[in-house]
Amino acid sequence: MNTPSVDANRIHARFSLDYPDAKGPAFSLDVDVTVPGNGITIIFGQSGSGKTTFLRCVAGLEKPDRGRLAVNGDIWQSETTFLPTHKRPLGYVFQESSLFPHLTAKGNLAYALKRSGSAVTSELYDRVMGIMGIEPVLQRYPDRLSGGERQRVAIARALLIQPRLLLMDEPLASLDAARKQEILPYLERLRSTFDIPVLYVSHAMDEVARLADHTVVLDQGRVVAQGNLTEVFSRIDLPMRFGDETGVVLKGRVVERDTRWHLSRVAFDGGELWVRDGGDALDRWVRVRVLAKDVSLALASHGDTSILNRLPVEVAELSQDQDEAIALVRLKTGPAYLIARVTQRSVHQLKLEPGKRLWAQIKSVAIVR
Ligand SMILES: Nc1ncnc2c1ncn2[C@@H]1O[C@H](COP(=O)(O)OP(=O)(O)OP(=O)(O)O)[C@@H](O)[C@H]1O
Repeated sequence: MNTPSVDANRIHARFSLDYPDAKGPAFSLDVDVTVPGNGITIIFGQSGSGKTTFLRCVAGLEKPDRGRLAVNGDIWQSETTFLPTHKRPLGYVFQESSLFPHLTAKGNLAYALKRSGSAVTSELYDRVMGIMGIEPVLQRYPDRLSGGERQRVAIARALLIQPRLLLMDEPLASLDAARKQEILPYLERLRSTFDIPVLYVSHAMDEVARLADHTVVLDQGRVVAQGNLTEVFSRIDLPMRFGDETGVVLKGRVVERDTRWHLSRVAFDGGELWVRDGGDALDRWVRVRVLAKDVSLALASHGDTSILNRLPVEVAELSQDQDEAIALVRLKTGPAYLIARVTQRSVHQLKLEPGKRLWAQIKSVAIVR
């Protein structure tokens, strides 16, 4: 095994672990991951792909047969070292909040602080309470909190112990869509306020589109893709299929607001798109999601349609969708990519092949919220 570099600004994790007695076929995890030591890295994959097992290895809750883990310059595991979980400076947030029912929210926070032995300044305490917005509910017991409030208390508890790494295992999975929308802005604030890297397990595309800075995709215990969000989700060769959710996420800036038609113009590396104005200020960075089912292809640019967004593109790659009548087409626009989902008949009629230049017509684009 090569020695991984111990980079002060990166997380390197390499684990091999076998579960010969897994339910169903034996499961093995064999991963080698290098991700930035800041921002939110989403660990994405289908059920059973090994996401939780990977987090448990990072936390030291599993002892892989072979493993190495370096977090921003500190070795947590190597051939000769294995820091036990309680010695790893990490916070862990689970799908269910795991608060003690007999303690108030405040009591839960105090208990965690006492156990971790970490001294917290009143400034940090107030900052965490403010960012997570939980001051009004501190005196309540967990059964008097909404699911979203419970998770915000659990996240605050993880932050107060001043971890060097935050692990979140589907923290929103037990919430309904409305509660989920309510809590997402808190997670964005966490990212912009605290300089703590987060490894965040999810299989929900909306969460990924909104939160990911970096993405690791697992399939059957192996890493099948890793990289920035835009890059990974523009790939059409991943083993999993996303159906109607197939599509790219582009990061761009609001460069114009047209108040008459309630539209905003967003410039990204590969061009510009008009989107419905959502009140975002000029110059603001936004994420825009373009689904493959909303992209159609034409040989010429037709001005006489209701479609606002047309971009000159070049076919980069083609692949079959799950449905044999349908193809996925990866399209290059400047340094960025789009995906179109078209019929095999259109592939034939338009003579689509790598290198072919044509126009992408985008029926619908939405800023990720
Ligand atoms: N302690 C264990 N002993 C045996 N097998 C296990 C154990 N923990 C997990 N497994 C098996 O390992 C595989 C990966 O499980 P894991 O929970 O890591 O997947 P996941 O991607 O997090 O799935 P989900 O999205 O459903 O939570 C599964 O086949 C599971 O049954």
